[in-house]
Amino acid sequence: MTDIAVSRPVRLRRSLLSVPAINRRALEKARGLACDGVIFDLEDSVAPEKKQEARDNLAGFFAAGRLAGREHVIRINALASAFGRLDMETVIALAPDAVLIPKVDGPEDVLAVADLLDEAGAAAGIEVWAMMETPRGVLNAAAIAGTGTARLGAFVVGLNDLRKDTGVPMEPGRTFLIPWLMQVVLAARAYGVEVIDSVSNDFRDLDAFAAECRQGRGMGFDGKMLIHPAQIEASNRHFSPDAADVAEAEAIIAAFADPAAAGLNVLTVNGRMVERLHIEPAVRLAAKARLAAERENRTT
Ligand SMILES: CC(C)(COP(=O)(O)OP(=O)(O)OC[C@H]1O[C@@H](n2cnc3c(N)ncnc32)[C@H](O)[C@@H]1OP(=O)(O)O)[C@@H](O)C(=O)NCCC(=O)NCCSC(=O)C[C@H](O)C(=O)O
Ligand SMILES: [Mg+2]
Repeated sequence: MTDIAVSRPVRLRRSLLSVPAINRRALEKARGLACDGVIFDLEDSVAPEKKQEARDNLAGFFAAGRLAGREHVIRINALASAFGRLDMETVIALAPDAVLIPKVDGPEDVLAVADLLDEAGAAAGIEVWAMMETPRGVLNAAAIAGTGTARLGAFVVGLNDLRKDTGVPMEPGRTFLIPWLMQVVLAARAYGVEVIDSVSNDFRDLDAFAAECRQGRGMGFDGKMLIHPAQIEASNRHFSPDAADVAEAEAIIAAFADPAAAGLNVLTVNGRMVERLHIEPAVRLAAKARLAAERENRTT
C-alpha cells in the first residue's frame, strides 16, 4: 500500500461489451456477465425504424436496476443525424456513466455533446467518449483529445468504419493499421484520456482474439470493445496486470518508500535501474490489480 497520489482516477476498462439496445434478450443477458462495462448501442446495430423501440428498451432496462460495479455507456447516433437529439434526451434521462459519440471527426463533435450535458445540468461525472473511426478523426486525434472539456473520458477505436473509409482490409496482425492505432493511443495519453481498442468481429476464433488482445495491450490500450460474451474472459485476462508486473510494481513502490531512498531519484530494483518517474505507473498498476482482484471475487 502507498499514499502516493495518482494524477487521474484508476479504473478498470478491460472489457466493454456492446449490446444492441434493440435486443432485449441480450440486454438481460448482460446483467450476468463479467465485463467491466456495457456499451448500450443505439447506433449501427439498430435499424433506423427501430431507434425509438431501442431507446424504450434502455429506459426499461435502467428502470429495472443498474449493473452493480460496472460502467454504463450509451452509444448515441451522431447529433447531426435524425436520431442524435432524441438519443441525448434518453442519455440525460438515464444518466449513464458515459455517452459514446460515433464517428467523431473533430473537437466540435465532442464539445457539442458536452454542451448538451452541461445545459441539461447533467452530473459532472457523466463522461463523453469518442469513437475514433473516421480518417478525419484519426488525423485530428490530438485536437480531439485536447478539446478541453473535463468530460472527455475515453477514446474507443472503431476499425470497421475506419477500414470501410480507407479500404485497408481485415488482416491478422493489423499491420497497416498500426500507425493509426498508435496515433490514437499517443493522442489519448498526451491528454490523460483512456483508450480502448476496437472490436474483433470474428467472435468464434478465440485464439485470434487472444492474439489481438495481447497486441492491443502491447500498444498501450486500456481494454477492448467487445461484441460477444465469449470475448470477455480473454479481454479481462489480457488487460489485467500479470503477477510479475504486480510484483515489480510493488518492489518499486517499496524501494522508494524506504527511508534509505530519501533524496535519491535513482535506485536499483531487481537488478534494473528505476527512477522516481516509475512510481506513479507502479502505483496505478498495483491499484488496477487490486480492482481486478476485487472484481473477480464479486458475484455478478
Ligand atoms: C454478433 C451477434 C449478432 C451474434 O449473436 P448470436 O448469433 O445470438 O450469438 P450466439 O448465439 O453465440 O449468442 C450466445 C448467447 O449470447 C448472447 N449474446 C450474444 N451477443 C451478445 C451481446 N453482445 N451482449 C449480450 N448477450 C449477447 C445471445 O443472446 C445468446 O444468449 P442465449 O440466447 O441466452 O444463449 C451478437 O453477438 C451481437 O449482436 N453482438 C453485438 C453487436 C453490436 O453491438 N454491434 C455494434 C458494436 S460493433 C462496433 O461498434 C463497430 C465499430 O463502430 C466499428 O466501426 O468498428
Ligand atoms: Mg463504427
